[in-house]
Amino acid sequence: MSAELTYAQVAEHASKKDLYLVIHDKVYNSSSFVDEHPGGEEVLLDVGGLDATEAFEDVGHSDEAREILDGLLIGTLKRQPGDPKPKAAATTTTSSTQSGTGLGVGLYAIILLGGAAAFGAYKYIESQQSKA
Ligand code: HEM
Repeated sequence: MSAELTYAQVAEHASKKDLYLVIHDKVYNSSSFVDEHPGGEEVLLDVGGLDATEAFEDVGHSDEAREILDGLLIGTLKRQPGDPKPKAAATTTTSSTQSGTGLGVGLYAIILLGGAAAFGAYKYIESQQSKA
């Protein structure tokens, strides 16, 4: 049960009925688990035949999930130069876009406040001068 597979061999198993995943350089046959996955079949099919390490770790799976994983183990990945890097979960990109927008709004607020303060100072100086 400890076959060595290349990334190219793993990539051939990317359909629902024949689904291999790579997590931490180990190869898992997830076909039997697709329908039972609490996170849905779609996310598993997305990373079918690919390195799903990042996607799996980003979710923060429980020890129970890791035990299930042990039962699906079929071999280790024979990593070769030029093999693709882990595929990140889709949620990572969404959250980074959101924080980018947050900074943009903050920047506008600073510019507006700065403008208002400068205008206030100008009016104050003007009123002081007219008194004199
Ligand atoms: C064969 C590999 C996998 C196994 C055995 C597995 C197993 C599990 C288990 C047991 C849960 C329930 C919560 C927990 O115990 O942590 C879960 C939840 C979840 N999994 Fe996976 N998972 C796998 C791969 C993935 C991948 C690649 C993704 C990609 C993003 C993913 C996304 C999720 C999500 C989003 C949940 C949360 C569902 C919810 O709470 O509504 N899983 N998974």
